Amino acid sequence: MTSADARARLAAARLYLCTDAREERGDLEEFLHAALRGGVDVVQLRDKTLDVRRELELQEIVAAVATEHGALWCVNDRADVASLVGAPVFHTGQDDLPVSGSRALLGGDVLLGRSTHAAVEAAAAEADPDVDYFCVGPLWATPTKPGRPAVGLDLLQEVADSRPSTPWFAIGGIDGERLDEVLDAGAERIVVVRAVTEAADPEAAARALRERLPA
Ligand SMILES: Cc1ncc(COP(=O)(O)OP(=O)(O)O)c(N)n1
Ligand SMILES: Cc1ncsc1CCOP(=O)(O)O
Ligand SMILES: [Mg+2]
Repeated sequence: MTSADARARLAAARLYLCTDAREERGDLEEFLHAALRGGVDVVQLRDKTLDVRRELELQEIVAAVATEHGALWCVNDRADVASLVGAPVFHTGQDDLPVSGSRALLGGDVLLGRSTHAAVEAAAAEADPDVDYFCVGPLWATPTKPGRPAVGLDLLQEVADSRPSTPWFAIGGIDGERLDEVLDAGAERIVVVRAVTEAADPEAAARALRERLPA
């Protein structure tokens, strides 16, 4: 995929999935196929329990499945892994590598994502030419991001009202029941974990969310 293709896919992306490695179930590959059939546009393996060697192995699976479905895939936190596996997207948070450092390490073609939790952080992400997308959240407190307080829908509304030109995603506690509130506050793109990873039917869960997101 060229970087122009990746950028176009990111602009069109609506549903972004972060998943753990599902080591206990041993079904990562099958799960990824199901989620991507359901319409996930971007997938990220986010599993803090993985050592770097295991992550390298699993990223090859993520890459192969995402590529088969024409989806983007993202490496979280580890720039060395992103570089070695040739990830098209790399994500960092406020406590991780700075964006400038990620760009210096990974070059100009990799799309860089950033987490934000405050208006000032969202504004900084929007102003930074090296940030290709940013996330706003967690909207609601969530067990998948312990220690990070909820930012609430007011921040989402504030960011949406600022009409960022950089693609941005709402994250944190989003599920089918809360989706209308998120859309009403002005988000057009969402990131989910449990809404798909904990679903009995991940394909159906992804599809149900994707169908309600804007075209
Ligand atoms: C797409 C996406 N959004 C947000 C995050 C969270 O990043 P960060 O704040 O660095 O937290 P950790 O994932 O490192 O726990 C993300 N990974 N992906
Ligand atoms: C990685 C991350 N960053 C902010 S919230 C979050 C996890 C969101 O998980 P869920 O969709 O299950 O609430
Ligand atoms: Mg991080």
